[in-house]
Amino acid sequence: MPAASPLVLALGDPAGIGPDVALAAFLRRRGTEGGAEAVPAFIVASDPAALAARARLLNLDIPLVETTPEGAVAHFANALPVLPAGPAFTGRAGRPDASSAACVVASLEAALGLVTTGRAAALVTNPLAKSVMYEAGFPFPGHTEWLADRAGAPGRPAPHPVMMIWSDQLAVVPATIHVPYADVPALLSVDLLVETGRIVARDMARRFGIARPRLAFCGLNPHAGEEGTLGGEDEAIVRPAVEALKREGILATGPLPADTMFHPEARARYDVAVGMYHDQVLIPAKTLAFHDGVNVTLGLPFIRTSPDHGTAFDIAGTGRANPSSLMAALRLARRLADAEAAARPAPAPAPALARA
Ligand SMILES: NC(=O)C1=CN([C@@H]2O[C@H](COP(=O)(O)OP(=O)(O)OC[C@H]3O[C@@H](n4cnc5c(N)ncnc54)[C@H](O)[C@@H]3O)[C@@H](O)[C@H]2O)C=CC1
Ligand SMILES: NCC(=O)COP(=O)(O)O
Repeated sequence: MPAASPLVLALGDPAGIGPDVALAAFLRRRGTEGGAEAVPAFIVASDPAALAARARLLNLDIPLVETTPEGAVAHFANALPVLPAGPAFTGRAGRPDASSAACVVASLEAALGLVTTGRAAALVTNPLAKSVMYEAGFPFPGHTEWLADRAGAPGRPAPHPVMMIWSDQLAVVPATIHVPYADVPALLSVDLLVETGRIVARDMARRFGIARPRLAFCGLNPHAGEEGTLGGEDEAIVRPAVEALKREGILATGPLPADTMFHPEARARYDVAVGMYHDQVLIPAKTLAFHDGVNVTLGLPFIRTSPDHGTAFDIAGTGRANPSSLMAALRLARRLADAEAAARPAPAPAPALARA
């Protein structure tokens, strides 16, 4: 892939803050006098009229250019590149509506097509509203599971996707993702935790350059089960999974009491905290770094990042949406894509022409 391939941004729910933060990130692409980093070149897969309408609503004078990914990098200095995708958005900013789902899916399909064919260096997705998608019949819990399903090769099982919320302060992985809390104990198994740990260890080494990442596994129960007296899952599931990972040479510890794992001294002892359920680890991650946190999907054959916030319908179209998390997602996607390109073996030299 040429170094100049842009990132592709799927717009997310066009009634949410996806358009706001995409426009704001573009405006900040050159960085600020305060020294904030510039934003790497990206192309937005979207109904162009939806973006133009949001720019008008926000009183932003931003030129948009309909182009291909091959033309995007050259345009990015002067105009926001847009890859036209999907039906016209007929809804309104801040009004969740099932009709947005078709726009979301069309944008995602177009963006995924670019990244799987190497025309974009990495995929960045703006948030969708899960309830809106479910109402429209979307059969996946979220992007993470949709992307894994679409990444499967014909006749082969889909890859196991692992959600990681990453920031400079803390990286966390929930072993179970978008499932009701009541279902969590039955979903936990040694196999699930071992598979999750292997993917995290492999992708932290391969993509993030941490050769031997330290994984800290949270217990499920208070005090990690207090020697089995406050619930049996920690000794029956988490501990054997940690021991199995250690036998494979992975630096795993746990089960650790989750309530004492996130203070600064505890965080210094690991690279990734693996939680048993979504809120156990997303609460500390978003509390520490809501505006700089990035959602990264591990386990996929391509790079996907996303801001860590949701659609924020309450502030869509008001100018109050902070683009920092999207900017962090774009910067991380670029960093991971560049690292992958640098690690790729150089093409073999062309054979010398035989002399006549
Ligand atoms: N990657 C994705 O597609 C994600 C989607 N969601 C979806 O988003 C919808 C809304 O979820 P909520 O739990 O309300 O979380 P949310 O992140 O959308 O909003 C929570 C609060 O934070 C504020 N906020 C969020 N992002 C902000 C930003 N960039 N700048 C300033 N303030 C911001 C909102 O105004 C709101 O008060 C749900 O339907 C959920 O499914 C949530 C998280 C990730
Ligand atoms: N809470 C994180 C979240 O909802 C992101 O989900 P996904 O759409 O990236 O799978």
